[in-house]
Amino acid sequence: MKIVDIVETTRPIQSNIRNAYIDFSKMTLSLVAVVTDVVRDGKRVVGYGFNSNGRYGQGALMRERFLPRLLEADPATLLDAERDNLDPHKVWATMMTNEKPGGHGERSVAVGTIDMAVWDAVAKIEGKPLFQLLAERYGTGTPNRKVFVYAAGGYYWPGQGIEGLEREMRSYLDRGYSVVKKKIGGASLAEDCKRIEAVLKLLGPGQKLAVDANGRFDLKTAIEYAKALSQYDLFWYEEAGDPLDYALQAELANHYAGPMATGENLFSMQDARNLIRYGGMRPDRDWLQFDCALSYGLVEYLRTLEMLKENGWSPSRCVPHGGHQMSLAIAAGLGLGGNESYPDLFQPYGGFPDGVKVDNSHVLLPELPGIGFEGKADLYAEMKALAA
Ligand SMILES: O=C([O-])CC(=O)C(=O)O
Ligand SMILES: [Mg+2]
Repeated sequence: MKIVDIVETTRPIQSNIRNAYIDFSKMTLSLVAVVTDVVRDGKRVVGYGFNSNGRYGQGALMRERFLPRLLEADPATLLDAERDNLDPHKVWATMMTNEKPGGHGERSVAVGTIDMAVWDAVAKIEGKPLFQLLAERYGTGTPNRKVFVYAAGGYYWPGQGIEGLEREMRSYLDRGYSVVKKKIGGASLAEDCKRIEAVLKLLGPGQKLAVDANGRFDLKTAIEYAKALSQYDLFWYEEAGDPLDYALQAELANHYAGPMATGENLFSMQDARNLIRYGGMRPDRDWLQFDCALSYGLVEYLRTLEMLKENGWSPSRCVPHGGHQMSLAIAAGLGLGGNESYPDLFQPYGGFPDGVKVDNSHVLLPELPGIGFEGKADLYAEMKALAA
């Protein structure tokens, strides 16, 4: 068995939104297909992957370095020694040949996207859902198909106003979410507090709001916000300062007793480990948002989970960024605390297989081979057009 081709296309996922740091007017992602010579149910097995929003498509890096390394490797060196299948760890090591340590970012997205497609292919070759395969190989043996999801939105839209924000948040609640997220730091503190209070008024018992500053604040501003936010009972206060400013994050813990969240812009096990070592994050209440699609894929994420375990953190404190089905599968297979979801953004890439309903902020994953992309018609149409 072997990989016969890998193709990439860069696709727009732009919209008219902004967070405290960027707008999404030129946002793209890479969509990748890993084509194998394996046939299942009369069809060639093709694995698919894409990166989540925020870091743009990485076709240039893939074409220059990562795809040639895989396609030029002796196919036997990519095989699983114990199973008739590809070995994602060997594929990963081949992609990372002659790559120096450190400086994680961009290449971590290229590798993470290809890694997603490889795991999709591996689970399809094994004829089972990826969450089942992960539970058997790395977890308790039994997946939990019921996964917590929250609705991420509440961006700054031109002309949206408070009514528009309320309409948006109410529509998430109406669709079964009980945790919703909105942006902060893209307006004044006073204006942000008005927006927060407008959303809090919509919430019923058991429903919560999370806020996300997208790394915008210096320490002084992060603390000013922490003081103001402390009056609300928020689900979390996310990414207050620069993702690599561990001292800021650690100091913030002295000013904010409620849950904090961060990690979506840490792209390696080593960076995640520095957050755990130096960032003052509290395993009894805080949340970790590392996103495998941006950070060297699941092969690296398994290392991150191992590191967390060594440091006394449960995988249930992880709720990845990105809103993709790969993290849903990891959550179900390995006991993460849940996954992000963007009900109205970045389509057709985000979301769930067709027919999956959100109920009290949980979804039940269907038993589809691989990651489950074939269950989402609009997404699978894009994938099939790339390679089938
Ligand atoms: O706005 C973004 O860049 C996405 C983000 O932070 C999130 O989903 O938490
Ligand atoms: Mg965020």
